[in-house]
Amino acid sequence: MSAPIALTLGDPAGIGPELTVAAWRALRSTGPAFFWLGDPLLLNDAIPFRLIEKPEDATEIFPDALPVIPVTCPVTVTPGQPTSENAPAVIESIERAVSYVQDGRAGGVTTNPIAKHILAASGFAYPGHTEFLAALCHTAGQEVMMLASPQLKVVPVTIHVSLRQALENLTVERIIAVTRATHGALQRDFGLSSPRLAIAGLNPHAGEEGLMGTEEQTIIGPAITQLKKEGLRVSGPFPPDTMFSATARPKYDVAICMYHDQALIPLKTLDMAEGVNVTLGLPIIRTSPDHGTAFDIAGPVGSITGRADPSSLLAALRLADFMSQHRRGNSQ
Ligand SMILES: NC(=O)C1=CN([C@@H]2O[C@H](COP(=O)(O)OP(=O)(O)OC[C@H]3O[C@@H](n4cnc5c(N)ncnc54)[C@H](O)[C@@H]3O)[C@@H](O)[C@H]2O)C=CC1
Ligand SMILES: NCC(=O)COP(=O)(O)O
Repeated sequence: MSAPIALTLGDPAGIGPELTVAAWRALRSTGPAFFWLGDPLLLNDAIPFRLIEKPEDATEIFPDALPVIPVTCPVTVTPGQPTSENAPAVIESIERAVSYVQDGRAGGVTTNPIAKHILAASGFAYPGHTEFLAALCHTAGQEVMMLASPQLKVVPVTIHVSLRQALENLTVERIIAVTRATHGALQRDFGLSSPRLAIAGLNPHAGEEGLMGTEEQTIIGPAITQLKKEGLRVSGPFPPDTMFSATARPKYDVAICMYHDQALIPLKTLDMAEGVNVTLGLPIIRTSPDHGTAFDIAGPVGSITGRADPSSLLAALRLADFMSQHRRGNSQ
């Protein structure tokens, strides 16, 4: 039997609590089992939940009740109105989830969405889960963000920085490191023995032979040359406006993109409901829905409005379980 997935609180004023309940309802008879590190005051009597002290108790309880390891919010939660006063609970939930996976008591972490600026206002030093998780795992700098859906996988080489900063951070070394990490993760966790990696250009028409920018010649091209020498199946740089078309996508397994929105816009446009955010380059498994806190549709505490679509969270929980079983299978 696989270890349960640890699902974090996320921003308590967002749709995370409602999605958690919806996910439990959808998965209670099929699995994968998960437990929620959250505040029971965000649930109500209509939702069968059971407080547990340890992750080991989650799997047996799961068909009958949502297993909850309590993490208490310091102040009353008002849906749609996030406050950094609840940041300590949001952070504690993530930290404890990671420690359970590190101890082997949970198979992976799935995170509910957080609002970066709300955490930042509390003094939180990380721009997102991705960087925080890498720090917790002592692998800072090796983290890679991948968004995966049935139609497309994308990896941004630069993540949570301004577009200006992204351009400054774009180096041959960084493209090589991110592509190598992606290649390794697709082999290890996704069962692709020889993944095909398509590298995006940066500029219009991938620079048009230097007429519209030279990064393809000075940065991206040399990275591709080196990766090819190492035996990776890389191709590119491709013009970013056409590489995500229906005819182009079947030609590769993952698109390595130069900045956040170059990667995430096609993914979310094609498949927001099924997209999953996966952090590669960590010793633990972490997945997350591709969407954010959706404060605009968060319903009253304990309510199930049905406005929040749980599909992406379900896909994230299932993928975490798949990866966990795949890793276990590979290590046996
Ligand atoms: N993994 C994470 O923790 C992520 C967190 N965020 C955070 O979320 C906050 C809000 O970001 P936004 O750009 O507004 O993106 P968002 O994804 O929260 O919302 C964008 C739009 O999509 C809708 N939406 C999102 N998820 C939905 C769902 N499951 N069902 C139905 N409708 C849904 C929202 O109602 C909104 O209209 C930001 O502070 C950001 O930092 C954003 C992305 C990922
Ligand atoms: N746009 C994706 C995103 O912001 C997710 O970030 P993270 O919290 O998973 O690092």
